[in-house]
Amino acid sequence: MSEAVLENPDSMVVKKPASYSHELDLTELLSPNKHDSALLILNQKIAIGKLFEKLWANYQVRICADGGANRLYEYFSHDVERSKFLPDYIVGDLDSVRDEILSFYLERGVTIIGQTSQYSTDFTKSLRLLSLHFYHAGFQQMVKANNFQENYGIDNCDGLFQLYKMNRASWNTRSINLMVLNAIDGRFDQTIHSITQLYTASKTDAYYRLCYLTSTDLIILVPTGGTLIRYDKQFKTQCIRNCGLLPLGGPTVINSTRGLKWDVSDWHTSIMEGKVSSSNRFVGEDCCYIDVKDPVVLNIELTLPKLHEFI
Ligand SMILES: Nc1ncnc2c1ncn2[C@@H]1O[C@H](COP(=O)(O)OP(=O)(O)OP(=O)(O)O)[C@@H](O)[C@H]1O
Ligand SMILES: Cc1ncc(C[n+]2csc(CCO)c2C)c(N)n1
Repeated sequence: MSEAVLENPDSMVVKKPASYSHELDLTELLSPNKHDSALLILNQKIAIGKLFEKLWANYQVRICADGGANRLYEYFSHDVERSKFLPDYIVGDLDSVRDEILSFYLERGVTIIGQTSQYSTDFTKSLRLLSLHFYHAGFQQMVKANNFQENYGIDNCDGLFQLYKMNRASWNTRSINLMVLNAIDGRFDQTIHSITQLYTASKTDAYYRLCYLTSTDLIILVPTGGTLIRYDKQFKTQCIRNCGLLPLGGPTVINSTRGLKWDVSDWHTSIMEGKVSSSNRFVGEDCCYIDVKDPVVLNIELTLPKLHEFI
């Protein structure tokens, strides 16, 4: 087959393919209704306004990576409000979270786990902790039981990683919707690290349905094979704008897409060659199909003020 681009009308019905390897529902990513889900806050200002409080309510476990706890605290003006939004965990080397903020959350029973290792980021430490929380039988119990022990009996350098490494082979995993705030923008090395996390987690912790929300975009990894992305018709017209299919893991081939304004087939894509599908759009009424040879990053521009009505 030779490579082709097809320009579609602004709206079209996309027939679901007879079979596909993966399925994603955009509204479910944003409102998993607490079931097997987590919200992770990284260390940048929470810049999504009141939507934050709605999101908070939609996730089962909430966790702050180190200085992310400052940002949660600073989002509110009064302790009465802060006390209603207590995270389940704060984790990291704890060099960024302010002492008085740490005390505030400590006094209110938040589990605070120190991990001083300088060989992984607080973002990665958070992912390890969430894996242990969801899959390691006895982890939650151990934290409760060891409440008065130094660091809950967890080695304070890299105990979480050790526990994760030792036990993960035996885990019986199920999918976890994991929404991360503040992974993108700000420091460029951290932003790129967040991109590497999308790729590495898809290999080592494939149970995460990992997505990043910024003040402009929802960002996910489209895995190898065919992926059906579903969404509500109204959600599409009101909230979704541009999108990009970004080969950030290296040159690859987009085998085919259906439901984009510019659908492609057998399309080679490469940053080095300046060939990337940016400023594309979803035109499928309620779904879009993307089949890629290797995982690519998909950003979906969202009109945040409208999101309130759908999640
Ligand atoms: N300026 C920034 N821009 C983007 N992301 C950031 C920025 N600062 C922190 N992060 C994210 O928030 C997480 C927690 O950051 P924090 O500043 O508390 O820790 P740190 O010790 O400085 O960072 P690291 O994770 O590298 O140890 C980081 O792991 C990273 O994912
Ligand atoms: C090759 C290499 N580059 C950078 C770091 C530094 N580093 C990576 S993650 C991290 C944690 C920060 O809290 C730090 C300091 C390293 N260890 N190895």
